[in-house]
Amino acid sequence: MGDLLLVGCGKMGGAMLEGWLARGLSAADVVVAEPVDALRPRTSGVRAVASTSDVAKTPEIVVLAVKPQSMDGVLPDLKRFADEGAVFLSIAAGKTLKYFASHLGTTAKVVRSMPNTPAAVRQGISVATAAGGVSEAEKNRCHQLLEAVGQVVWVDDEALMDPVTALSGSGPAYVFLLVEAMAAAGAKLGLTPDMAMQLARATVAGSGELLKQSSEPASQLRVNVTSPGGTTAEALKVLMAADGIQPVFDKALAAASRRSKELAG
Ligand SMILES: NC(=O)C1=CN([C@@H]2O[C@H](COP(=O)(O)OP(=O)(O)OC[C@H]3O[C@@H](n4cnc5c(N)ncnc54)[C@H](OP(=O)(O)O)[C@@H]3O)[C@@H](O)[C@H]2O)C=CC1
Ligand SMILES: O=C(O)[C@@H]1CCC=N1
Repeated sequence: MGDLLLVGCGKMGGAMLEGWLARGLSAADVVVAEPVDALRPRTSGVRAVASTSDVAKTPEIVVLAVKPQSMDGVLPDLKRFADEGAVFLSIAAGKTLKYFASHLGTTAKVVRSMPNTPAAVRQGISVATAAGGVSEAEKNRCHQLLEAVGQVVWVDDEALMDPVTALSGSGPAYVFLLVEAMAAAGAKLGLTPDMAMQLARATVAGSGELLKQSSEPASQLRVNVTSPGGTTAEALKVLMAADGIQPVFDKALAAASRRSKELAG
């Protein structure tokens, strides 16, 4: 895949690094720049430095995995790599191709993507969009990096990255909250908290695997659980009411998408 500089090895950058190494990317081809000592990889054979200023050689690909709020501080030192033709793969929420052009130069080769944390177990999904000057071969290299940790979808319309971020980027958090809420509700009905959490966790994980393996749509998998006149139907009357979960999700995703737009500047 060529040599790579990973800037930021936190939750998402670290998850992707694990996936790349598991997929066979040679540790010798990766440099990680990460200021937090505890997050710098130690055992994988990857070279790790505290700051990008410690990196002299221009990498083929620079993966930008710092918080959007840190990006302004990171890019000035990386412009020298853009000037030398490196391809930048950003995973930052909100940060637009226009933003990168203004910091790295209008000829900088930038791919903007949005992965998610199931990348840590190579079950992620990423959406990506490329700036005009990125060649098919360069897009392909970015595709390989994203595909190493899950599915990849390309879009031409960059505006879609805000709703994408709200849905799949942030989405794992909604699912984990669902587990917490189901467990809390089970505990209120008399289960011990441990048992309620065990049941909620296994139910969501098993449902996810069923969704993955089945060719049936989610709506049919739901119907398959819902015996006529039974228990599920009673719960779904509540969840699918006009004031059930749909308006809550509508509001939640709109808020996340709005925040993604705000992070652009
Ligand atoms: N977490 C998620 O589910 C997802 C996150 N993303 C995106 O990924 C990016 C990273 O998010 P996440 O992993 O959660 O954040 P983290 O804070 O866990 O990781 C970012 C890391 O980058 C470090 N950092 C800050 N400045 C620099 C620098 N100059 N050079 C190198 N490293 C630096 C941070 O250190 P310090 O803490 O000291 O600032 C931190 O350890 C964000 O832009 C986010 O939008 C995208 C999809 C999903
Ligand atoms: O919460 C965030 O801003 C990042 C982007 C998507 C998931 N986590």
